Amino acid sequence: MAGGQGLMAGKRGLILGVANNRSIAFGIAKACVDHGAEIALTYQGEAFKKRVEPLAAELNAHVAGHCDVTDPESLDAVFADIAKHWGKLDFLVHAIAFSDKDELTGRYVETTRDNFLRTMDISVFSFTTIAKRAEPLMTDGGSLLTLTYYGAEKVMPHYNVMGVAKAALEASVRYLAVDLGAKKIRVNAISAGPIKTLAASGIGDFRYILKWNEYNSPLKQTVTQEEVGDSGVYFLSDLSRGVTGEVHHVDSGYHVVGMKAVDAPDISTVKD
Ligand SMILES: NC(=O)c1ccc[n+]([C@@H]2O[C@H](COP(=O)([O-])OP(=O)(O)OC[C@H]3O[C@@H](n4cnc5c(N)ncnc54)[C@H](O)[C@@H]3O)[C@@H](O)[C@H]2O)c1
Repeated sequence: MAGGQGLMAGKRGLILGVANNRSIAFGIAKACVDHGAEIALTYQGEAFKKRVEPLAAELNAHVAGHCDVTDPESLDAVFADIAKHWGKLDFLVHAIAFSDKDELTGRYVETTRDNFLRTMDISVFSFTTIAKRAEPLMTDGGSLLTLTYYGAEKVMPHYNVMGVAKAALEASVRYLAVDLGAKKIRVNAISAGPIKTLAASGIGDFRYILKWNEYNSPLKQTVTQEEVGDSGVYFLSDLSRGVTGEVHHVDSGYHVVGMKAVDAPDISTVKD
């Protein structure tokens, strides 16, 4: 639908966090392009460059270069590139998180200071510093979207410090929504159900988590990148122009469930 028609026609957006074609960011990027948006992608280092460039070509996307959120100079370079290429920005997607895999098993109480700070820096502070850089380019208002998970609200096995980071990210959404609201820049998050991606491969027992969600969510399915992408279009387009500071669950309804479904197979080993 690119080139004039569609919910996102005329909008230009920077999408951070595409690692490969399974990335949630790629699902959002594809949906935006299908609805007429022009997009720019970044990659984290040479290893991802090889994967991102063909995906960018597939979506007719501009490649805004290397972006490592722990390196402020790389962020400055990306935003300078966007300023030069487009002069303005209508939307931005932040789909970035990291924690040491070894600390996503065992007890949260064992989290090291180093990994706590690194996890918070990459998964939380990055959204704030990116919002600050996007603000001057969003001269006609804009929409910022980040990705979170239910582990921010409830304790999930193997989510540990990442759950604490996502809780801080969700609080950041609310504070940023107030700071940027006067400029008609909206800030929201999608809380996605579990999806098999590169980042998810660092989470222990991920196949079990997927099955549990499939059996126990109201829709009796896990969500796909496409489903998250379509909800992303709502937040990044004018359809949601009255919405900011929101954390919206795209998880087949799993967050409303309090206990295993009566008809769900018992995949635990407990007998009593
Ligand atoms: N997969 C899931 O089950 C799930 C569920 C809910 C939320 N999320 C969130 O969705 C977002 C995207 O993750 P994904 O599952 O698509 O995995 P992914 O591995 O495809 O994407 C993670 C991205 O983070 C980027 N990244 C990590 N450290 C970075 C750094 N220092 N600088 C720049 N980029 C960096 C990686 O390059 C990668 O592109 C994350 O915030 C994740 O927590 C994932």
